[in-house]
Amino acid sequence: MSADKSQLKQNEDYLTDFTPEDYLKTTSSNFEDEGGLRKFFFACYNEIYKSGAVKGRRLMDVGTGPIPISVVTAEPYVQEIFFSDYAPSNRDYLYQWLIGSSRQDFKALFQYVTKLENKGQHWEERSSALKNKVGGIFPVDLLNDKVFGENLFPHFDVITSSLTFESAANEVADWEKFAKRLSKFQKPGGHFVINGVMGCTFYNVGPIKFQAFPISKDKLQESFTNAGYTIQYFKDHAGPPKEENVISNYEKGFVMHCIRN
Ligand SMILES: C[S@@+](CC[C@H](N)C(=O)[O-])C[C@H]1O[C@@H](n2cnc3c(N)ncnc32)[C@H](O)[C@@H]1O
Repeated sequence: MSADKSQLKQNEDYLTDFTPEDYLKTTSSNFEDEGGLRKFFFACYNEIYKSGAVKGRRLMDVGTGPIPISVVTAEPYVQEIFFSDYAPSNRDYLYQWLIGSSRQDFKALFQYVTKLENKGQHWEERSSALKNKVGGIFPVDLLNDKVFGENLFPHFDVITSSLTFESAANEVADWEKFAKRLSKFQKPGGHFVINGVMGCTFYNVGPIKFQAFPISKDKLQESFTNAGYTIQYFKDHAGPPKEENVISNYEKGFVMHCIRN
């Protein structure tokens, strides 16, 4: 499946056209869906965090979107968690969850993770544990040299990011730029856990197509190495045949853990 590039939404369009409800419907409502992409991400998160390889005091998730999907597995291994997103609609959606306004409880997400971990934890216990660690929800723009604007933070021991670099990037050089910009918020030894898709040019949010920038495995790894990170873990996962995937045209999913030099 391909898409006319001129019709794709991108960059500033996230400020107005990204509808959290549509994204959650088409992308994150079924964790067994998307050609097993989310299932693959969760299996890798589980492997990485359970091994004890990633822990620290403060975690920043970059491009959280409307759902804290990339930090539920990480939560027990850190003490404080910050969310960030470019789209105001997503920040508000996360906030409504955080304050318990009953628009959304992400029950399916917490149930999925606790079942995978198989420790008998109740989903509500896990949800409360995460909420208690959230230190704030901040704007972020990876395309801006000052990614967090005028906000200043102590160093982050862990940075996570899920499906966001490819959404924000306009060219291959952006990946290294984004990694370098974020590296300024970490000390040597800081962890970066990123997951996303390779070879993807678009994804659907309800009826709207958003641009994705396609990256290869070599370029992805080179970007982080050039930005001053050493790769500790890398796994990829082939997507379904493109004609069968109605959500996007990704070739492979990946999960990578790097350490700042
Ligand atoms: C595909 S969604 C991923 C959301 C979530 N992390 C997940 O795994 O489902 C892409 C996210 O990238 C964010 N984004 C788009 N442009 C960005 C930019 N310039 N800087 C930071 N984030 C951006 C969007 O607002 C959106 O939440």
